[in-house]
Amino acid sequence: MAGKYKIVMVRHGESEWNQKNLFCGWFDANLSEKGKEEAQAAGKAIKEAGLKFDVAHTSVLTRAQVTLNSILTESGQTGIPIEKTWRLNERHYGGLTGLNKSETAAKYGEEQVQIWRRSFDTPPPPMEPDHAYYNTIVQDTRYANDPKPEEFPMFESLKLTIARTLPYWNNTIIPQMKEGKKIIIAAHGNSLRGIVKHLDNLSDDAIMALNLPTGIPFVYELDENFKPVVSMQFLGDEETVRKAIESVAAQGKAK
Ligand SMILES: O=C(O)[C@@H](COP(=O)(O)O)OP(=O)(O)O
Repeated sequence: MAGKYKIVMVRHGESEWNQKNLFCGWFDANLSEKGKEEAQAAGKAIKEAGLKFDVAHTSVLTRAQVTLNSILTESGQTGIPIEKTWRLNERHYGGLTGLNKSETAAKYGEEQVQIWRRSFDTPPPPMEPDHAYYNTIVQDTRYANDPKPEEFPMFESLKLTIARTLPYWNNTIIPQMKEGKKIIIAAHGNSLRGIVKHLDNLSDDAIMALNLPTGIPFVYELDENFKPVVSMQFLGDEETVRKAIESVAAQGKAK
């Protein structure tokens, strides 16, 4: 059964910090060369699937925006409006930002890193003012007006990430879909995991097992109540998607 609404989502292509296996969060890493290629391939896949959009949504972080631009260029639809919001940002990785995931696993144990990366409501330690990237993030002019100082996170669990992403889904994305607009969202591993948890009504335990690959778009078809009729249909062959997911999961191994 085809859904009434169709929406495409994509995690950005591999970033330079994904490549170095560093916790990134709100640090504004660029795409790696591989990430740029993934973004182009994502655009080609969207073109081949014949997917057209009226509006695009992305975070205020470069890696998501560059991925989106590349997708729109490759699929010949650069003219559409692009709406940017901090609410689609990656989760804020707090004091872990900039640390190597494998080294952190060697130091604190793989189990602790898995909890920090994937648990629903255990947050990472906060980013303190003496953290190497505190000023870079807090004083970044892209946050001059939004989020409000009282909303500005110093760390986020998935639960906290969902609490600021879901209002954007409900108040901006859904009304646009109701108007008949076809939408693509280019965002991040964890902001998208939050949306997926909500759409598929995944339990707090089930969401722990979900890892999103970089640069492979996926489609949801939704019924009139915005419940999935088709869930997370990747535009890529099964084997490639499986390997990409496994490699994200393995980033927290001590080596
Ligand atoms: O912040 C980061 O390090 C990654 C996700 O990391 P994990 O939760 O998978 O460790 O975010 P993204 O590359 O999607 O922006």
